[in-house]
Amino acid sequence: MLLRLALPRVLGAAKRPSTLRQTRPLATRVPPDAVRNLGIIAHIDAGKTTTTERMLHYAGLTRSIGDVDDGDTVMDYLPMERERGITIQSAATTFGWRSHQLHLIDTPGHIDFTVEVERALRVLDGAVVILDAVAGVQAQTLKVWRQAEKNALPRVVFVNKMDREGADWRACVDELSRLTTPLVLMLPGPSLEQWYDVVTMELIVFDPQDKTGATLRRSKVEPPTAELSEARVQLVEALAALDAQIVDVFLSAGDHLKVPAGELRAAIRRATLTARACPVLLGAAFRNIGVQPLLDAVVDYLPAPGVPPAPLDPRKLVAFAFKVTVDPQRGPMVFVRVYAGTLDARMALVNQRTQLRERATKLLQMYGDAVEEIAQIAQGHIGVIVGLKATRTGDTLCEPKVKAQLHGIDVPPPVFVCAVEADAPQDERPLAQALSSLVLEDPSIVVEHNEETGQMLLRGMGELHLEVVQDRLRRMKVNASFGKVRVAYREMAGRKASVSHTYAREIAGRMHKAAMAITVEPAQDNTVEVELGDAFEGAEQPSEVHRAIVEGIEGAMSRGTLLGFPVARTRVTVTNVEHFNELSTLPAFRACAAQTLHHTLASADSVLLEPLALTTVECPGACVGPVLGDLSMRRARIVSIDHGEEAHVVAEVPLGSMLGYSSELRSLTAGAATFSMEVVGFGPVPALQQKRIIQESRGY
Ligand SMILES: Nc1nc2c(ncn2[C@@H]2O[C@H](COP(=O)(O)OP(=O)(O)OP(=O)(O)O)[C@@H](O)[C@H]2O)c(=O)[nH]1
Repeated sequence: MLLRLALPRVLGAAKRPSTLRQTRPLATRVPPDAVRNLGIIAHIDAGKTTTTERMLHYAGLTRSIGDVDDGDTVMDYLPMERERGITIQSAATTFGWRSHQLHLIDTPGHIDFTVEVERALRVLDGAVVILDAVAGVQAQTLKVWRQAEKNALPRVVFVNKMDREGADWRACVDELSRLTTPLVLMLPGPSLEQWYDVVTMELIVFDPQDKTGATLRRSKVEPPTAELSEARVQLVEALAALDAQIVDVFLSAGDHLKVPAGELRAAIRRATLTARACPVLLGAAFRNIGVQPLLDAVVDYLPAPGVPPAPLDPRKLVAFAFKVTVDPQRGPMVFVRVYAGTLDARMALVNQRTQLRERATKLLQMYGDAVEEIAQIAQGHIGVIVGLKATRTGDTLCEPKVKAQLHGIDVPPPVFVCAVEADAPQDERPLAQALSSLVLEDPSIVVEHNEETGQMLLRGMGELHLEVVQDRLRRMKVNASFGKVRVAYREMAGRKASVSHTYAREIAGRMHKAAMAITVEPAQDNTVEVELGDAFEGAEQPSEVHRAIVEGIEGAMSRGTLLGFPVARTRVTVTNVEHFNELSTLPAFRACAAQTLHHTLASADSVLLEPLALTTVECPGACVGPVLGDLSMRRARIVSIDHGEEAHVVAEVPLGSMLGYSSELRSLTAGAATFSMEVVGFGPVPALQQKRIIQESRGY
């Protein structure tokens, strides 16, 4: 039910999370092959948080089971997350299962938080993909699946919500077979509490008397049912197509049913590690069914961290900061994965982006929102550093004298914007401080100060993203007001235009002068070309002059002349640069380039470009008519329509016309539809529309 997201779920005050029973589940120093760094990824509302809460409970971390519907979960611990029942920030937690140490990252399913998912995927070795047994593989599942694939992450699939009417695990497996080789390891039994284990050929019974589902019993199925035998045959056959060793085992066993469970597990593990096959488990987390077999599968089939990637020296510390949260008491808490060496408390670290030396004051292990201080974070593990002041998400940290740059995080350009203003002069400083800690935490937020209007602009990935930022600022007790959330357009030269301009200005008793001509024209991408000409032959600093002009142009291109949005798809050529001997300083060239470009763009009939979102709507077949009618009013270009009982509509729609879409779609389909959006590019705004946007924005 994606639509629920647009409207805050009204609950009472957020409760405390379920109490922690076991604060020291395992020492940090378990052998590396007993560590699993895993994420849970899925379409929104598939049940990630519900499943995670059960995992923590069965692992002994919580006394009672948290419930997203009651707002008392451990993993969703921001007040807004508890209120809305959605996961916003990836929360990392550590727990033990069968003598293994699991570092688990819960990732948000909403499209606005794709960067959060991306940053989590980078530090994981494997993932659990949760499907809703009724909805199957959904649009956002596909997106996160592809993200996982890009990172070659081995995956285990959990088909959740098997208790719902219309649950169809076979349809889920069919859909999965378009993406991978599904290895079905469980089958439904005679009742919701009874399941068949295809690997051990056992019946698993979740004791109906135990309301937490913690008690389960296993018994051999003798003789196996026809369905179980068939599933066993299919499992062995699927593995045989991928793994030569299991063929040998099968040939000596002589029968699919006689292949020993241990050999099967080893083959499933080998196949899963290649990321070409996925074990599939079934359950209903909300009913406390199926979570322990899922945890077993994590331990049995997902990879251990492995050796440090080349060319890292395994003895020298290299760590990657995949998340920063600013805690009011502790200050910035930097979540790291250690790729090589061992991180000790009080170790000096050099941030490879800033080259600044920082010192860790404490190391912590997180259990939901509870913490334990630890002395070390060993290679392959995930933990938290306290004491770093200037480390951002995506930074690499090394011990002094070691140089290494781990993969950064690609942040797509923010496409939504809103103005933010301190309520009174004394609120300006707290606002600036709060914004700078939010930027440390979330690299997909951009804060911009417009010197001409004095306005501060917040740019983000989506409506919900900016609402979350606003909500967090309010909770940080910052007194500020926010403008309407708008789409962040781009501006492009509408036609070829040239302007010559002379800059001359006296500053502190000294004259600065330069002159040049600039031509702009529409293009596929932004390019800047500077021809310095004969006047600069033999001059002392042609490369510095060149750089100053490019800097001036790049600065001016960040603010177009129509509404101040960044300039895109425009070719800029600088010619006839004039030199006035000692008057032509580098600042004069920089300022002249910026002013000339500004005048040129102003005479080039600039046009607005709007972000285009590829939008996928899934709805009951009967709702397709109204959904299409509404999309066409939003200037959508329909890409495909997949009719059926459950219809699938893909359309390219201007993002600006999708503001508030979730509540509209909800009323059109009585809450039966879900949708996802992804910005795929920019396209010109029709002339009439442009006039209206400019009028609304400028007020004239
Ligand atoms: N019937 C049924 N409902 C479930 C099951 N698991 C979860 N739910 C419900 O589905 C809804 C979404 O569950 P969450 O655990 O919040 O889903 P999520 O994937 O974490 O959602 P986001 O964090 O917002 O992406 C809640 O109302 C749950 O109670 C299940 O096994 N069966």
